[in-house]
Amino acid sequence: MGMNELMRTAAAVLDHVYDGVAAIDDQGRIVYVNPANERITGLKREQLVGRHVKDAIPSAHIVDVLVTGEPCIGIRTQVGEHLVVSNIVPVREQGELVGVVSVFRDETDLRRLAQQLSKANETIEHLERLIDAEGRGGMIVGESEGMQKALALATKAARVSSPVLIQGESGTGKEVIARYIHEQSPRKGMPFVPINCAAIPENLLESELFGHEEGAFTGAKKGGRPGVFELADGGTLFLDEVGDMSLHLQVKLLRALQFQEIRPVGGSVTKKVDVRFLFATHHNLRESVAAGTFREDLYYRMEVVSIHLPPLRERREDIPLFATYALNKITKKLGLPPLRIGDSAMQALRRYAWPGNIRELENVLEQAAIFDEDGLIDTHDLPKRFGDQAVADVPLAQAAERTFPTLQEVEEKLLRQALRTFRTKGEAADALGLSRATLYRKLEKYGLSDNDVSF
Ligand SMILES: Nc1ncnc2c1ncn2[C@@H]1O[C@H](COP(=O)(O)OP(=O)(O)OP(=O)(O)O)[C@@H](O)[C@H]1O
Repeated sequence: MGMNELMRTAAAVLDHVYDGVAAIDDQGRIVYVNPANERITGLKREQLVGRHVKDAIPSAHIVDVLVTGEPCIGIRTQVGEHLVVSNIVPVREQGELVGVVSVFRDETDLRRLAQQLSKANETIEHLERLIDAEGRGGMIVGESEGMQKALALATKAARVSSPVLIQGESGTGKEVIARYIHEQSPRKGMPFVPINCAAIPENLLESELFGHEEGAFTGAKKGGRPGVFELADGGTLFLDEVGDMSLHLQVKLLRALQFQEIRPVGGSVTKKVDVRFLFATHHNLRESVAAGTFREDLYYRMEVVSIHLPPLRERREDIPLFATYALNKITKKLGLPPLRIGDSAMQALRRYAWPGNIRELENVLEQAAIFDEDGLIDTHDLPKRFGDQAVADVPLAQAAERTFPTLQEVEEKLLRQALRTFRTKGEAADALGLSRATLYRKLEKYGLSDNDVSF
């Protein structure tokens, strides 16, 4: 049976195959193309059948196979707009080459999907990095009395949905506590929406908070836009630097707090929302009330639960813990090998006044980690201000006292805190930058069981 007869028999089947099929005889003449061929190449069957393949299809591969008798598999060619992948095989009858069959597939859609997938993956990675940077699931480190008090209050506040006012200097961990409350609350899994009221100009803040209707003001988004109250619906709204809010907005906020309803800018109807309010400020709001810059009625509604975060200089005993925890986070983030803080450097860190609080501590450690060369952070790896002058503000007796915990004590404390903060050991291991196996090993080493760490 020659190629023509062969193809006649197969054609009934091949006409229904989704991939393109073309066959040529031993002279290079096209004897068959299926309908899928036309879909992919745009060339009609009548234009092709009977013509020499060289005149009809510019691809050289079919001719190569005819000449060499060797198959060509997985050949990629661009046909117009289509990316085509072909398998071209010789056809033999009793050892004689009688023709060539090419089966090819349009991978344009596949390629588009692959591109979409890789873009989606990039977006996911980007968001994951953002979430990480925002400290999702970050643990609360600190065993000082002030910190333990704050943590105990936060844990209690998480069980109810009353408003909480968190006060403390910049960089003392107000946002970390707010996230902790949300994560421990029944609203976990719903949105946690933070908004910094001091970072947004007054005229935009109103629409950021309450949203706006279409045409509410020049430049307002078509179709309107929801505000953070709506975005946080069912979850938690964290209003940071609420002490900087204008009196005009304080009135609107009070209404939202009292009635759980908002009115978008330019809108005439009110909308119901279900949000849990967390507030933070570095101002002393009592003083702001006395000065007339903050509404008294709003203040009392906000501070149903009041949490005060002491500055780092008032909880120096937390510094070794914070520093060890932060350094671990930093080396992990930068992809550096583990680093240790030497005794003298730890002493210098403990004595320093920390005007920028934990954020400053993190920056100092990040710089030191980048410049360190021997795996041990020493005083000379710290910025100049950690030299002798920084010690001056601490009474001599206190400076001379060597009350540092050993590295092992610090490690044990961090383990206890991680287990207290997280529901599962997996999460605790992640937060500490340890593998699960290492975490288990360390728990065993310190003889820690779940009973040791529960409140
Ligand atoms: N108790 C804590 N345990 C672990 N890390 C903490 C703790 N408190 C603060 N941090 C870290 O310190 C940094 C500053 O914390 P955060 O942003 O919560 O401070 P803040 O008081 O909200 O600051 P600001 O008022 O400037 O917004 C963050 O990187 C956070 O991860």
